[in-house]
Amino acid sequence: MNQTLAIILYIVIGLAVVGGLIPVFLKARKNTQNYTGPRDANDPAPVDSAGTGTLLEDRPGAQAPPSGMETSGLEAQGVDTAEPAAPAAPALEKPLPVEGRLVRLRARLSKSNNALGKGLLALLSRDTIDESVWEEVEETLLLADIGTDSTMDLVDTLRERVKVLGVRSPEHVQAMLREELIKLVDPTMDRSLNIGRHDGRPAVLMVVGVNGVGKTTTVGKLARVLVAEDKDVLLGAADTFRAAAAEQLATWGARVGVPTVKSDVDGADPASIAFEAVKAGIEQEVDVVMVDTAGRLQNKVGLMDELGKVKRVIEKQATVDEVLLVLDATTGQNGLSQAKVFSDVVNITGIVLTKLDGTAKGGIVVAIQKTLGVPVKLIGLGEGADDLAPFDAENFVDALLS
Ligand SMILES: Nc1nc2c(ncn2[C@@H]2O[C@H](COP(=O)(O)OP(=O)(O)OP(=O)(O)O)[C@@H](O)[C@H]2O)c(=O)[nH]1
Repeated sequence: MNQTLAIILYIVIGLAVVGGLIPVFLKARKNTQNYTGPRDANDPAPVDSAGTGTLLEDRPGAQAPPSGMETSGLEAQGVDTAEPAAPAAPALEKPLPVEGRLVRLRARLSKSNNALGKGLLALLSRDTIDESVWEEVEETLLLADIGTDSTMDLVDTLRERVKVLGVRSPEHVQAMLREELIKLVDPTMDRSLNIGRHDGRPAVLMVVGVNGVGKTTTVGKLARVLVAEDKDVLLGAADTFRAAAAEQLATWGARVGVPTVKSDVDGADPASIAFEAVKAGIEQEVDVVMVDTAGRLQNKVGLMDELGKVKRVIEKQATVDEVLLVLDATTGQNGLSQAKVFSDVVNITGIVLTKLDGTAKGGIVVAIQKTLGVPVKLIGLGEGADDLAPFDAENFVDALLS
């Protein structure tokens, strides 16, 4: 009898355990099967039906909150909802003048690209330049990521000029190298940023690129560049992928008195935020609206489509005047394949080459421009707030050779 009871008890417990596991199993299957969005299954999903959450505008200045506290928000329409009792704003920073920045940052460029500039100079100043020296010249250029074609062309030209030059003084070699490198970097390209208001609307600038290349940092630094040039700027935090990106951007803006339109939820619809930012920029009659976008790998089709959508949605209200592709100089030639895919989706108007302070691959400037036909317009030379400089061919080469 007791034995029968025990068997019945085991069966009941067994059924209860199996019954409890079935819903868990079904739920797990549902999560993996029902994923249809453009994002990865483990990427944050949009939160509400509009996918936007509450749009806020961080408006620094008199109402700026103390750091670490929730910011007082404006509705995206520009209505100031700040508490009257908000503490006094921290003093705004004064960005360094843009003029002469590359010259100021020359030491960093020169140090990291020592082999390219001074290495070449040393090689070409040797008493005799035999085949092995030319091989070293070639190797130096290839290591600096100038690219195979440009390296071959440059070596041929230098060989010819060294032959004609006869006796070589260091000054002659330096002048020759400077001239040829400047030609390669191409001083004729238009590197100006289209950041003037037109047709009664602000200029709109989008910043795109893969993860971690320095997009948000670049938007923050560029806001400072524009503030230093007395422009009225508004930022749009359309990077809703990385949890801290919007806050990071708003902090950059707040330091120089620039407002940021952002959402209070992660995974909000980036196109909606970009749209609201441009709308606020038009209403507030600013000069430039800068839209930061989320990092995306160039081989993720859904995410690349999303980027195209962000641009199209902005274009319902204004033209996109600049699309800056941010590339990390330390990734070398890999940046080139990224650039090609991005330029298929959005029309790239300029390159920002970041982290040039930490790489000997300054030659990538040449390779990018040659491959894409798009000028490098800005370079990042450090993590400091003012370590972004407008690119200038002559100053760049001078920094390499100094
Ligand atoms: N040394 C150096 N570091 C830089 C430069 N530009 C950006 N960084 C650093 O690169 C890191 C990534 O920068 P972010 O601006 O967060 O990159 P992101 O592209 O917005 O990143 P995702 O939003 O994740 O795609 C930060 O630690 C920056 O300080 C530069 O010119 N030089």
